[in-house]
Amino acid sequence: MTPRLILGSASPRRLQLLAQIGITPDELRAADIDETPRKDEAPRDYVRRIALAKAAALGAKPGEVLLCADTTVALGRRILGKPEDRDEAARFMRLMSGRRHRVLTAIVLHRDGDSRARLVETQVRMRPIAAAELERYLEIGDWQGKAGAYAIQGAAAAFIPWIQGSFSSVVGLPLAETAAMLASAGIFGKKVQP
Ligand SMILES: Cc1cn([C@H]2C[C@H](O)[C@@H](COP(=O)(O)OP(=O)(O)OP(=O)(O)O)O2)c(=O)[nH]c1=O
Repeated sequence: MTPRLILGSASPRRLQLLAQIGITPDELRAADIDETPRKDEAPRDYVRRIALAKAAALGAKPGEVLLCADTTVALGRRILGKPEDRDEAARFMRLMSGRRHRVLTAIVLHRDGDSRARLVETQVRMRPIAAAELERYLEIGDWQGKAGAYAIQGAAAAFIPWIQGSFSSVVGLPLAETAAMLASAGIFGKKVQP
């Protein structure tokens, strides 16, 4: 029997990304966990720990497969999470302006008390952003609820001439890796009609 797929996320983007590969979760559950980084925690360790914590907080019942993810922006060893307010969003954008950063997404598949995690890293370059452009960008409000204060699928695309890695991972769920993990658990996308 095909297991029930639970998407452990409140992010509308993760649901849309799954739909893009023909997968509709049977149920949505959202984990409310403390996402504060530990002192001196490396970004890769952080994103993996948070995705695992989301899965542990929700848990999966027998016959269920639970998918959780976490996305964060890493500037060197610095973690840029979701900004608290507009001022913090401005600070993050100024830090990334004219530089490369990494976007890390950890995905976790939890089943029968066992968790498997995978980490996907994508490099993103932002061109230098002028002060007036930044003001206009902050007005749009796209920064809210987004790691690093931007959405590559939104207005910030105007600042991003280059990425290396997985676009869907930057948006919140690396689709090739997610599809492979789900397939190993017996969950496949719908057949595309010819
Ligand atoms: C960098 C970047 C992040 N994001 C989003 C993806 C995630 O929703 C969010 C990072 O926060 P997350 O903590 O990964 O996810 P979430 O709180 O939105 O949802 P949940 O924990 O319930 O799964 O930033 C974009 O949409 N586009 C981008 O380009």
